[in-house]
Amino acid sequence: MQLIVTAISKAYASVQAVKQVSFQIDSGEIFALLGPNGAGKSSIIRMLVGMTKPDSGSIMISYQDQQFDHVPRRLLGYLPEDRGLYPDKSIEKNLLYLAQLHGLSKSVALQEMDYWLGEFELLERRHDELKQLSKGNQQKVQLIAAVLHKPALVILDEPFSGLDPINQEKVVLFLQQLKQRGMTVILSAHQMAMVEKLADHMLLMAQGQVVLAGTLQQIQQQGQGPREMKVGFNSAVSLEQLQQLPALLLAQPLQANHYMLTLVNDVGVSECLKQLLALAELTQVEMQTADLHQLYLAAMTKHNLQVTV
Ligand SMILES: Nc1ncnc2c1ncn2[C@@H]1O[C@H](COP(=O)(O)OP(=O)(O)OP(=O)(O)O)[C@@H](O)[C@H]1O
Repeated sequence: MQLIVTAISKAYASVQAVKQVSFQIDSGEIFALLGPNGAGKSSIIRMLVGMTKPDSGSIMISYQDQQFDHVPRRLLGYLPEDRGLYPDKSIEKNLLYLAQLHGLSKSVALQEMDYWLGEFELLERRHDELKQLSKGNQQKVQLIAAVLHKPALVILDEPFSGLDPINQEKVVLFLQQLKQRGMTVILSAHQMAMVEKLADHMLLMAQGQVVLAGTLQQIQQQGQGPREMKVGFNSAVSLEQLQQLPALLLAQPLQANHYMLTLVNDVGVSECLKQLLALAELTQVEMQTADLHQLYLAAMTKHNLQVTV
């Protein structure tokens, strides 16, 4: 399964939800769509699954020598933004019904269902009605419903929403298992720490446009994250001396004569080192890489956008 999306745009009345967005997803990848509320993530997902069509641009999906302009139902496992199962029916009835709609035999459906219910610690609750479950447990059933029929492509709109940290980690393991089984996964999410652990490639969007794209490493290179540096001096240097350096935004003391420094944007590392060496000899210089959460915040600030993580 390969997806090639080229310059797609989508408008709803006066709102330009998606503007000229392009990306490629290769087979077996985990691909993350990131961005604040209203960035256009769900709009892209709706075009990929064929619920709407792009106004312009193209979507090309290739699977076993066949090509499609959206993901065919039989190949798709989908967790939509508006979740939809039957609240008055039991977990088991909901899941078996969906699996059989997808053409799975009852024995395979039961086997898959038992496996995933076990993974999410819901086996004993299989006969409970969905409405009796907590929001988090309902979310887990929704996730199982999306993958029971072993689709080639799984699209999950905010799979971590409503889950506590332990269950978020369970979803990370769940997604890693899907990847191990050879499925391609697209997810939208606001939980950068989870995405960082999982995504092979990511697309950070804002106001319908791509802001950053690539692997975490590529994004770290492109992104204007806070640039931090851990330094040590061979003799006493005071916090006041450091605070007077034009290259530094912030200095925080660590152990004796060691500091964590944040560089002013646009000041190069060599310029900063020059200013530090004017104070004393350096015994340690360690650049700190920004994590995805920091890169996200920095990208949104740079684009003057509202931050909603
Ligand atoms: N059916 C619709 N009719 C009108 N406007 C819409 C419709 N669907 C989305 N929009 C608008 O398009 C823009 C993008 O919305 P979209 O739901 O794709 O964002 P999102 O990134 O998925 O946000 P969230 O993180 O809140 O789910 C928003 O301004 C939204 O209000």
